[in-house]
Amino acid sequence: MSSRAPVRLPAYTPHPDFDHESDHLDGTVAAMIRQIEFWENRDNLMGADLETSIILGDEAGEHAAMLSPHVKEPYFGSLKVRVGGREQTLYIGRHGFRDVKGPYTVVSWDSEVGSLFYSDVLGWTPRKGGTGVIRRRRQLDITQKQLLRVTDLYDEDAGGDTGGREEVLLRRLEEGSTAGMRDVVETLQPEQNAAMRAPAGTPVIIQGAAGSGKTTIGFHRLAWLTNSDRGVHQVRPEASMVLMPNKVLAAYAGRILPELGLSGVNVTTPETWAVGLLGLEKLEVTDRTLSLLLTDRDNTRRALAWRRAKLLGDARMLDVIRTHLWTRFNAAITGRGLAEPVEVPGRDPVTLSITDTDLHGLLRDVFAADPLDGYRAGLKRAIEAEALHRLNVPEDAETTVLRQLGTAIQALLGRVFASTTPVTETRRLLASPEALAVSGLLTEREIALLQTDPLSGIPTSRRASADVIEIPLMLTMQAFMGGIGRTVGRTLEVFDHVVLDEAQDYSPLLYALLARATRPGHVTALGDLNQGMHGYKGPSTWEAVQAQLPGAQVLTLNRTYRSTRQITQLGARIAATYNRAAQVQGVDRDGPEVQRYTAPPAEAAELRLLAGAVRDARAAGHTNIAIVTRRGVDADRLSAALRDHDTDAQPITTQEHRYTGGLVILPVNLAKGLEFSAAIVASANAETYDESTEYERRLLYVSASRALHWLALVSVGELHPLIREP
Ligand SMILES: Nc1ncnc2c1ncn2[C@@H]1O[C@H](COP(=O)(O)OP(=O)(O)OP(=O)(O)O)[C@@H](O)[C@H]1O
Repeated sequence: MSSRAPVRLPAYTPHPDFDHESDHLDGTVAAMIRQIEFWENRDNLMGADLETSIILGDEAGEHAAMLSPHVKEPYFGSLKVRVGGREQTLYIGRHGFRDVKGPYTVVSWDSEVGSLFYSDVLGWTPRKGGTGVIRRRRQLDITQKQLLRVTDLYDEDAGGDTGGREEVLLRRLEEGSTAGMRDVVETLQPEQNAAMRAPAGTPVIIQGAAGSGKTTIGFHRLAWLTNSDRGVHQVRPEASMVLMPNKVLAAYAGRILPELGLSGVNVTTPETWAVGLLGLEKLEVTDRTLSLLLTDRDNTRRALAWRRAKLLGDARMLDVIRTHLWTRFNAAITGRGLAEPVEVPGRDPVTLSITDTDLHGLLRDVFAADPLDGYRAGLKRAIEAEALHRLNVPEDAETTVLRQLGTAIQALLGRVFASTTPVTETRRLLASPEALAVSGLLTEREIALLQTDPLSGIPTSRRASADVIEIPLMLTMQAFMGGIGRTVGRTLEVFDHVVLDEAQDYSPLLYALLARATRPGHVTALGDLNQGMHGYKGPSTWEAVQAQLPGAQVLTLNRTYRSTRQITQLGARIAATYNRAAQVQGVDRDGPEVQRYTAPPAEAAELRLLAGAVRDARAAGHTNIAIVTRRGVDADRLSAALRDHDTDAQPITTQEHRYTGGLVILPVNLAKGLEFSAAIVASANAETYDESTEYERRLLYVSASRALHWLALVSVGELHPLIREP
């Protein structure tokens, strides 16, 4: 935490330029309406012929639809700049608008020039050459076409930095939470702006403390990448994917997309994406390593489970699997060939013969080319090309000939790839020391480690299941055999861009796969190595990720924005027990003291405390309130019991539930990433969050860091030692 005194918001006195700015706003609104009316009037859009007129009309309709939502708040800031001796004021908004007939142009926030509004630089080189100087940055609060406030962030004439940026930020952070993640286009901070605009086409790892805006910035970067100014690196939203740790958070975060003008982005979870790719939507994904780490007291077994899980996610497994498949497919080819009668139109029938030696050669070429859609599709194409070449088939007869060969080729491929599904093949490989040794990449000790089963004491699911630590291997099998990427009709393409949230929970192997499934340089990873809950799945350092994303930059966000000083300080006390990183700096925002509710054990004691805390949170003016429990079953039980105490808290206990605001009760694993105006930590004691287990302290931290403004800690008996009154 910073030691600065909290910023007190000064009483607002209208800015001397208020009237002038108000007139400019009226002018801009009028110009936009004029332009929209022009676009909507088809008579204005006569092309040389009917077709051109229709196209022009459609395009104009689209422009009008895109601009219309912005008329109410055409811009939020301005820049006074001097370029080559000429002074000019540029207005910055969410959507660019060119006023062809007057001075009311608006520059889009995600353009090159828009960046100058957010950064602290005072000079730049305009595209047309020369030098540009920033004379003033100004924030303009506008609602419903009305100017509310003018705040200068920087003013050369007034001596430079005015402190206005912090003032505007604090005002924004004072607002209540909403049912979805919000955009921060109007108050993006300089370090966030720099991270968001890291050169397009460069993979970026954004490391930031809890509440530093990582997730928010990841979505803004995606929006920024969709701007046509990004040239060859422009991203199509519908060709992009965002992976979030659970579906509740995915739905919550996805609400930011329309605000950022993005539609069609696939926001999903790694499990959903993986089982979809494997074609096994019904597969249950378990995490037995986590169960073992939480329940088993045998340190040797815990260490073994940890090391084994880490090894399964090691990037070397990519080549271990590739070599295994190479051996396996070559063995399957031996003794098989193709001998098929073919009639090329206009010629005598012949027999096409492709021997197993030929097939070995073709397979070698396929492995060398390493096609995105996998070796099966690659080998099919290679056999077809070879057949056409050998028979010297003219282009117009290719389809006829390939149709004749279709069944035989399919049968051959069936035999070569038979009984190799990603799930069975992964398990077959892991069970075979010989197969694991073929690549020469794993040491004997590592192979022996893979033969152990430290999880044998943990029950397996009765349904068909796969464990999270096996999933990257299964996806690798899938990637090599059937391909990996974005399905477009019947073909596979690479994603334009992939954003990963909670990036510290993805194994290096998964990064290697995502890099394969995405355009080079188009992965944005957002995470915090200090918040890792699942170290056995994730990378130990960001270097391990950089090794899989060539050229990746690690950018660090140092400030946290979410909570008041009182809440951030409490969180810091918990995190200090496991987090050796330098202390992060919070925005110094003052709020009420953290509330503590305790009572001696008695029937319904906790329910009474919780109901009282909810009443107090409401009395303090909050409507979006969460009660956070340790487990899903606690949330279900308390939700039902609280009804007898006039407290109706909606449970969010499965991934299918959605957060729509109001009072909710949810377990900590589903609360991660969400935030609420007020939060109440239930059973905030050492019986519930074991003090000696780091994982439990991390969970307590997550529970205690969900509130923006008001936090209550509730316990029957004593509170957890880490959060008691200091
Ligand atoms: N520049 C900003 N202006 C206003 N609010 C901001 C800004 N940056 C971040 N915030 C707010 O801070 C909060 C935290 O942001 P976000 O959830 O993106 O952080 P995070 O780093 O992903 O957190 P966590 O690691 O806990 O998931 C949100 O309420 C967000 O709106």
